[in-house]
Amino acid sequence: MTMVREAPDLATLQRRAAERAAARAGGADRLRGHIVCDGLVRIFTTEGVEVVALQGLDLVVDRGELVAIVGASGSGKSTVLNILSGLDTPTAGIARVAGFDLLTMSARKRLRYRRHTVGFVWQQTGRNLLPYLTARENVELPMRLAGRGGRAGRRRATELLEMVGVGYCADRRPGQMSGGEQQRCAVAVAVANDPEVLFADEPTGELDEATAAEVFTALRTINAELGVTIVVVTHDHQVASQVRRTVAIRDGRTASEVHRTARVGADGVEELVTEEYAVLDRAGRMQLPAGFVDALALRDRVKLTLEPDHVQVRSGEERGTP
Ligand SMILES: Nc1ncnc2c1ncn2[C@@H]1O[C@H](COP(=O)(O)OP(=O)(O)OP(=O)(O)O)[C@@H](O)[C@H]1O
Repeated sequence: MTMVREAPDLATLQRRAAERAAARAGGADRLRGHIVCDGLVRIFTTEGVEVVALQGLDLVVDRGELVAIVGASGSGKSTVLNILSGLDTPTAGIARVAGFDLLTMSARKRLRYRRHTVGFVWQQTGRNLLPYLTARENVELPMRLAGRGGRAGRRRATELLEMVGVGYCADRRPGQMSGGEQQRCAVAVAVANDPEVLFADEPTGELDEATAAEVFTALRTINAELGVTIVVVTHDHQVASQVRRTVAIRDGRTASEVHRTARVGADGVEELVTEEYAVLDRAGRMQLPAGFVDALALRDRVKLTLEPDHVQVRSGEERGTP
């Protein structure tokens, strides 16, 4: 029988994640900047042609946060993820995760980083789980490889599968589980060795909306219960309804962020408010959302006016002059 647990609301989960992360970090004052990208550049050269996949990407993710990075095909999502997961090296800039400098770390440190500091969930379920092992054995495997198997490993595997809502699949092989169940099991495998950071690359890419929501519930629960920092990369803008912070990248740069915060309305009822922010880099550059540009038919030049508490952006076209 499938047990359906009432999921706590986003604000409660976020608070719990921050508390657990603070406990892991040794105090709330050490929370900032678990993942830091500053002016990150990645240039690929193929047959003499240079492709600038990342052109000065800035991103800060705090310890214990659950953040989604969204972007269209070709925007640079996979490039960022490959760099953050230690598979690729950036051309320039700063990339730091959990105190590891991803530009300068040695091959040995890189191996340690990939084995112990970060966990992964990939889009293709087949890449996450071994088909001939049961769900529990799949979760136990990384612990056994790290010398932490035995009864304690088995107990932890069972607990993790329950945490992500697939305790009832413990004795099934991947072929006997649905795509969503496999991905939730993959989340349990990824955190088996208690990584500080979990990266998920399009973890719901092959799933329908309802099943995708279950995978996000699993990610939020893991984030809240274990205090793991989680970064999910996806092309699906609907993800903004599943997490509290969504970072949009466009043309290899951080373009905007959507924050969802809980507020208590005048009627005393808590509601979720969504706000979109443009990201300003150190040089003062930002991208206007495409919808704003279209709505006012802005192009080429815009007129900026500094007001006491805001900046106005107007069409630079001269109007009303003969
Ligand atoms: N190894 C490579 N060699 C040359 N160009 C590359 C390489 N990897 C990526 N690129 C280019 O860099 C840009 C960003 O690619 P990236 O794969 O990061 O985008 P993406 O947002 O993940 O896209 P998708 O959602 O389609 O996977 C693209 O223009 C791509 O063609």
